[in-house]
Amino acid sequence: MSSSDEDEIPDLVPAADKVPITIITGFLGAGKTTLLNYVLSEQHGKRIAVIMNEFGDGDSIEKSMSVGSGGEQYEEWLELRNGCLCCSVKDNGVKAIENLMTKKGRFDYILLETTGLADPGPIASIFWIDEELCSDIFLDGIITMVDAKYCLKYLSEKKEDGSINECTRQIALADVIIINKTDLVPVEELNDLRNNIRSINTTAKVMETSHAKTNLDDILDLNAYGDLATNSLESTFKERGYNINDRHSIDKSVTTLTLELEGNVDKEILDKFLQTLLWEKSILNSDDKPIELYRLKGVLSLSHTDIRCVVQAVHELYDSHPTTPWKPEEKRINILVFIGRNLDRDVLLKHFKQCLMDKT
Ligand SMILES: Nc1nc2c(ncn2[C@@H]2O[C@H](COP(=O)(O)OP(=O)(O)OP(=O)(O)O)[C@@H](O)[C@H]2O)c(=O)[nH]1
Ligand SMILES: [Zn+2]
Repeated sequence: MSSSDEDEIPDLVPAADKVPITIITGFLGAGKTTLLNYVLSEQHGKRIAVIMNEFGDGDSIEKSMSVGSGGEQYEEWLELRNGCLCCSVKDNGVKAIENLMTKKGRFDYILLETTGLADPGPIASIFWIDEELCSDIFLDGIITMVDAKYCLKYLSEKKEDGSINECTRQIALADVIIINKTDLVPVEELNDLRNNIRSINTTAKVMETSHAKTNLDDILDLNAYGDLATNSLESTFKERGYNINDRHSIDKSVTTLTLELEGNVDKEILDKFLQTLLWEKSILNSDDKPIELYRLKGVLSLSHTDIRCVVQAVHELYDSHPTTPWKPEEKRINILVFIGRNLDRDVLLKHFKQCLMDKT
């Protein structure tokens, strides 16, 4: 990537003084607020600022913020300027974070609850493009909570315009998926739901809870977009295997596809490939439908360097950065994981192969 390109895309690698933020998304009533209250009441030694979304979408001009520290809590209201351009462009939650940052030093972690109907993609994307915001905070991960009782129903809902329903999108984007309200469903239903979720997103960590009681180590400090992502990505792939095509799914159209190639990748050709895929959206599958991507993750061996490169994309935004060195005896395996719709293995593999330096 040229240096001018690098100027345009803010770095996602967290610096020591940045505050991590975790986005909590999930369908209406799934248990997001219950999770936040649970986190606030737990002893975790962190001062966590929690931005709740109690009043639904859009027009609320205040957000409640609670900071929990060692079991103690205090709450305040963050005033959101109403009607200004940035509010209509940005999510209110992001505005709340900006206001929150004026109180920097009083907390060391932020949890943001999004509205149940929101597509978390645009909100997550803000942390990639808003340089001012990025200098203070970094996106640690996206948690999606699902309601064990109603999720299958939400997943199967068809949108009139043929687009993917919100529940599926939220699952596609997640780094962690919490299946909540397990107390309300029999074990067979839970198994069915788990399989469906897995068929959409193979790479996310899936947990099951009742009343959102979870181990905080599983949801905070994931660094899902940063340096550590390399190890967790690779071990995730190894643990879960690649072949998900045989699994049953309600909405077959959104799936995870993993490609693996040995060799060294030419970064310029790869950038072009990803731009065509993510920005121009002009790569078609064998049915002539455009391949739609919600999420991309990858570990790459680039030519001319012995340092691994991690690629991440949320919707149209993508970023790559060097991580850890390849060991001399290690096979240089490039992995790309696509989560989206109309994915076509042969087409994507053909493009991916063209990125290899030493094609045979
Ligand atoms: N039975 C049962 N009820 C739960 C569980 N978790 C949460 N609830 C209840 O479900 C309801 C909705 O929970 P919330 O935490 O408000 O859900 P939310 O996702 O924040 O809801 P919205 O903000 O409206 O989208 C509340 O009445 C909770 O007490 C659970 O594991 N089991
Ligand atoms: Zn809520």
